[in-house]
Amino acid sequence: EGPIDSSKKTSDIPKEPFPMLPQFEWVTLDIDKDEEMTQLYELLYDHYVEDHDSTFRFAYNKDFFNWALKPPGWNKEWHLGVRVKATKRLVAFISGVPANLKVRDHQFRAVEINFLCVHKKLRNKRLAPLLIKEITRRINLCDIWQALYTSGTVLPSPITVCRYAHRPLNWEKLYDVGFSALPEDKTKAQMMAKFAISSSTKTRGLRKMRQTDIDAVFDLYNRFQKRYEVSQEFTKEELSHWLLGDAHERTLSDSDKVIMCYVVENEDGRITDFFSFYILPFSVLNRPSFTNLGVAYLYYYASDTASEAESRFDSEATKKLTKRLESLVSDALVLAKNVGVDVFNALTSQDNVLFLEDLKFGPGDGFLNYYLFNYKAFPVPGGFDKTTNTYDTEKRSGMGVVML
Ligand SMILES: Cc1c(C(=O)c2nccn2C)oc2cccc(OCCCNCc3cccnc3)c12
Repeated sequence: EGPIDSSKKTSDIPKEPFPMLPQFEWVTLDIDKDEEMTQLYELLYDHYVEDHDSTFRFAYNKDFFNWALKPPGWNKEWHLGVRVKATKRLVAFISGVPANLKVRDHQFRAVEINFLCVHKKLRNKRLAPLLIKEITRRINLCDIWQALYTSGTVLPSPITVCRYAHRPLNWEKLYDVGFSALPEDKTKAQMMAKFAISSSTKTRGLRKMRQTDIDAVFDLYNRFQKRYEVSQEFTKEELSHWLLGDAHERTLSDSDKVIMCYVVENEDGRITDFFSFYILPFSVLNRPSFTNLGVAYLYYYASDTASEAESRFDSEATKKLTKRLESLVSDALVLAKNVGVDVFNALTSQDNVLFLEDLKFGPGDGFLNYYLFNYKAFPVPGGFDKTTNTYDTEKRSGMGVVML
């Protein structure tokens, strides 16, 4: 395991931008400028990933991009766009944010590549490979040689494959927009009853995370992440950004928040657990009655019930962790529903398969492939067994990184 090509130095990297097709030009977006932020989310709103039958499209907004694209150490050179020379219209984008990755016992600086988008009318003009080459050049100039990215499509050699899982919170709306189907032998009332959610949380000591909790949460996160073969190392400042958002995010009311993080404080005042989820709605296409679908995604969590790596396969510790995660994620469902979320998404990564079934997450038809660029690593379990297509509660997943 290790870097595939470790011979290059920054002095070998061309100083000039990668050649671009004549009618287009490279642009470094400045998302601190309102009009450029607007061009970015309009591009993705109209041209980013849709589900396979084009019922939904990601409805990003400014707050989400300020959170996702401006973590500590962000570099505006890595917010790379393509404009039409004649009209200055933004027609493509790709982004990178800094990440310290740990793959088994190797640690290295990398970037996380996300939000690759090409205008629908410019597909198969080979723009995506040019975007990847140019952002790679800009990142290499900063002496960073590895990258992590995900894709719904299968490309050469993923390090792991995880399966989508969905927990309906508002089954009737999911049925109305065509996301959930009514099984033959069930009535709508029965489905709504099956997915009914209580209005109050049940974990004793549960409360919103505060900035003053960061030291305890940082230690808890670092101990818990040791159990995964692939994990992301954060500084306290980075963890604070990813769990509490930036300064602006903290001023928002719950129903406008992008990221929500809760801790469990026990009677001695110690933080024993935390969990977080981010909110990224879908726009519902061709259904005038509904415009948006509220979607939450399980993000990072940790528990001191099984924080050491060796406890991962200890059945007693796993039983305790399962019980604890069921209680925590069950409360996450309540909190998400209370801020208008219609479906709660999770992957089979982390230790999620311990609770997906009991908390009534149904397996989705999507798969998320994780890829490492310029790093050879042995595959990591993705939390489900491809042959039987069932959750793998024995091996679970070695993937501890959550990509937005
Ligand atoms: C996307 C997504 C969806 C849906 O598409 C969806 N949910 C409700 C309705 N729909 C159509 O469901 C998920 C479940 C777990 C993790 C997920 O995504 C994890 C994060 C993926 N981010 C990168 C990305 C984006 C789009 C396609 N591939 C990868 C998803």
